Amino acid sequence: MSNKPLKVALLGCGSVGSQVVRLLQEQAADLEARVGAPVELAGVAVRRLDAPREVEVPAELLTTDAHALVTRDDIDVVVEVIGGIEPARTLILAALEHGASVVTANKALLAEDGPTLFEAAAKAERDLYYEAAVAGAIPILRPLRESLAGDRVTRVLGIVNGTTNFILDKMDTSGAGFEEALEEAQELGYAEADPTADVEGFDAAAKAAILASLAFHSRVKAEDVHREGISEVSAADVASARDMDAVVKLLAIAELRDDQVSVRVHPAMIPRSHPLASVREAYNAVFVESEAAGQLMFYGPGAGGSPTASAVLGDLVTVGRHRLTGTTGVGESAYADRVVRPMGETLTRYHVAIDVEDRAGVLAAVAQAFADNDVSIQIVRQEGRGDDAQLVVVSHQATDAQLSATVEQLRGMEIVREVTSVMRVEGESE
Ligand SMILES: NC(=O)C1=CN([C@@H]2O[C@H](COP(=O)(O)OP(=O)(O)OC[C@H]3O[C@@H](n4cnc5c(N)ncnc54)[C@H](OP(=O)(O)O)[C@@H]3O)[C@@H](O)[C@H]2O)C=CC1
Ligand SMILES: N[C@@H](CC=O)C(=O)O
Repeated sequence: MSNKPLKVALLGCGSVGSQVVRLLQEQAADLEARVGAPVELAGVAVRRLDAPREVEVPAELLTTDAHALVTRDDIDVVVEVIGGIEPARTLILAALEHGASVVTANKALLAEDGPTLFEAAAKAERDLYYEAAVAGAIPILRPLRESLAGDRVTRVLGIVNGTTNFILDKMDTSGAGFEEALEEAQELGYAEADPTADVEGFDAAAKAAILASLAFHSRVKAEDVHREGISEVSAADVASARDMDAVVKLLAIAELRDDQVSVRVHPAMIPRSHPLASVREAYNAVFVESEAAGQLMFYGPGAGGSPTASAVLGDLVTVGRHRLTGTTGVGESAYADRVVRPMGETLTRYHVAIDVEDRAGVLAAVAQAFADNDVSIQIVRQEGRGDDAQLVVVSHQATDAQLSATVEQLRGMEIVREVTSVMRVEGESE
């Protein structure tokens, strides 16, 4: 036990930062016992000194000069919860260079420029921890980096964005509109400062890149991830999924096959019987498949100030212990440069809804378009008659290129009035 306090500089006091302050205040005694020294909040950098805060922060701790704070000689650990690329990157690099260890929740920065940060941490012989960057409170990065280090992970599949899961869940269960559900997610502190990051899949793509990097000991960046968001998912898609006893979820999928990595984020229909279908509201869940362990599932609150602060505090305790013993934890492990498989070569399945003319031979013509592209069909059925005639087709597995070529062909057919919905289906067909 040391009497010398562990001095913490906090960058950002918004949804996450305010809850970090609350936990530091409310759990001071427990934290002291776990770290082995008192944990002292030494300064809090914000953009606006007079903004309303969810916690009371002593005025003398607040500053708008984040750089001066992170380069103070007495700071042991910098907790970065500002978000975004700059000034977060410059501040983290300055903190490491100046001798502080760093805890961050900033997935956007890690997925864009992680190697620069890891190299700076290694050079400075300081810790860089980021459990909160993926799936909020769920401990998923440490298990991938440490517990599964002796195994070969082949697949990671999950729901890793709380905001979009909240929106899709509301659309499915209460018939809420997209905008209304998004506003609620923002009020609850789930969404990013710019919610486009959530809705268009950038946030999930950043998390998928981090997961794939750790799972496959590779360097995968956000730009390597095939990304589609949920802005094109309509109430009709959600209803169509419901008709098939399925739900729409934004999935992040990372696979290692033939020593190539493929990483993608897109909405997909999954059967209600699938464990991911019961992941509600802003909860996240991640399945990990590995050669020796088999299937593992991690589940919990994926967004929100308090759950995320829990993960931040966990890292802070670890880093604090290392500071006291003069050690650091595991850094970035040795990595392999692996080829990233293009989305077109990735195997998937499609659910396609097509408004068609209601006449004999239509079904055969549509089936032929699938056959022309060597795509086998699992289900085809007609709904409605006359002007409302619609065919719903669910394919077996084929490459994404074959499936999108099929959709293009359908769009050019005379008997097709409109391809009204195209959605991937997760899981091998029975
Ligand atoms: N919210 C969530 O559920 C989760 C968030 N994260 C990540 O945590 C980080 C923070 O998210 P969140 O708390 O939601 O974000 P908020 O937008 O709620 O808070 C951001 C904070 O950073 C401060 N800030 C912004 N720019 C600067 C700057 N240039 N200098 C100093 N302070 C600045 C803001 O100050 P001011 O208050 O004065 O405007 C604010 O206090 C992000 O990286 C996010 O991706 C990770 C997991 C979950
Ligand atoms: N905006 C993110 C916050 C947590 O990472 C989300 O909704 O998941």
